[in-house]
Amino acid sequence: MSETSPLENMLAQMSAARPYADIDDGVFERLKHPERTLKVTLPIHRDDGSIEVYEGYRCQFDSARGPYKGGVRYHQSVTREEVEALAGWMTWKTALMDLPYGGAKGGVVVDTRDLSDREIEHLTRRYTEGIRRMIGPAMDVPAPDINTGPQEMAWMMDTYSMYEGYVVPDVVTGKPLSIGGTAGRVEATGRGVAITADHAFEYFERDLTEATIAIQGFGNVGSVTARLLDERGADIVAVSDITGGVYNADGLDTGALEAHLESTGGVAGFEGGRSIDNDDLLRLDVDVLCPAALENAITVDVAEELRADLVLEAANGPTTVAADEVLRERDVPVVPDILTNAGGVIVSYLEWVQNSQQYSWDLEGVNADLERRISTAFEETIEAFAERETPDLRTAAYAVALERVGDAHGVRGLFP
Ligand SMILES: NC(=O)C1=CN([C@@H]2O[C@H](COP(=O)(O)OP(=O)(O)OC[C@H]3O[C@@H](n4cnc5c(N)ncnc54)[C@H](O)[C@@H]3O)[C@@H](O)[C@H]2O)C=CC1
Ligand SMILES: O=C(O)CCC(=O)C(=O)O
Repeated sequence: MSETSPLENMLAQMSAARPYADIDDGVFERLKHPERTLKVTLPIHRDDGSIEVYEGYRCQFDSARGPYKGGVRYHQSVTREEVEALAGWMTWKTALMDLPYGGAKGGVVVDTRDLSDREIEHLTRRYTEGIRRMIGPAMDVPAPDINTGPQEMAWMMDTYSMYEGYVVPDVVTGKPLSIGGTAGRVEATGRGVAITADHAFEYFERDLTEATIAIQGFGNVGSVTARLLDERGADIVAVSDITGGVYNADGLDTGALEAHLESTGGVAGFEGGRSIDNDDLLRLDVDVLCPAALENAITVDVAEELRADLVLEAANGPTTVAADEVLRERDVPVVPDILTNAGGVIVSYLEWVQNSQQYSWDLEGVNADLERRISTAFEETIEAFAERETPDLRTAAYAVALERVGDAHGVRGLFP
């Protein structure tokens, strides 16, 4: 069966929630279209002196509730449509978290494994120059996503500041602490996934300390999620990344696995478990399957065969629309991405607020704020699910988000 693209999935998820949301038809129609997408051409000098040209995008999906917000992804599979889908998901995520933001996303079509650190720096600075007319603290605030992190954010902040002529820390979030980053941002997305797991287990009356968990993707989000769920007493029985996967029925030692990743660059070859391929990981008999890599990991084929009792979406868009339907029919609940992985943008918001006040908060304060916001959104999603009788949690989360964005459009009105 042919599967839908991330953009088709995002639009279908919106349409599924339409009957459950009080939103004007015209506004809903408007929200199906991103406000703008810029394509940029990025020539850089390779280390051997040759010139290579890359392509990048920044999509600003909607800004009715505040400045556009969303990460920047470096990956060989980036497309304009994918970036637009991801920018849409950011719009619904910031609204569900009730943050004063809209949604955006950026991406560069590149396999960073082919580039040296110097080449990545040049690409990042070129990309920042390319999109600098559309970003800014009050306009659009980028952040990390796949294959980008604090170092790339530092280069983006530096490049933007050079053009402005003064230091502008709040043009990006996810920066290193020494230049205005916040305590807790590196761990924030995984922490949010773990807090969401706490709530989901309580809601479904299950015991997280007894749970077995398989995680696809062991980067920023997957590795922190694994460590924090391990700390809660769950057994992380399998993880995978681009290099391969490892499985241990008694639970992997997540600390040793992180050390292995640090020294070898991947999870493959970890001696605390046997190797497992990515496809098998998705079909393991576990309590929780946690996709934390790319979109469209859970297709119809996977949904028909997976044996997890719960899907916890740490990645953006990991489940296709048709797979969602199969999981619904099979009574496998899915805790949706726009709720589960919102910890990152919540703490990005806190970083942006600290930068604008030139004041910094301690880790305890940041984590408490993160927990309060994501817990409120979980309760609101459950409430919408129960009261509006939506078919699943994703539709409930979208209904809440759509109404908030729709309301902002309604009160602002259309430019005549
Ligand atoms: N970094 C953040 O703060 C946030 C990230 N996300 C989402 O979480 C997901 C992961 O992002 P990060 O951890 O930041 O990226 P990352 O670049 O740190 O890690 C990505 C991981 O996925 C693995 N991976 C890639 N393709 C794979 C495949 N086919 N099978 C198995 N593993 C594969 C990589 O090897 C790596 O371990 C993405 O969907 C991203 O959009 C969502 C919210 C915030
Ligand atoms: O931290 C942010 O602003 C956005 C993170 C992101 O790209 C995401 O939530 O998908």
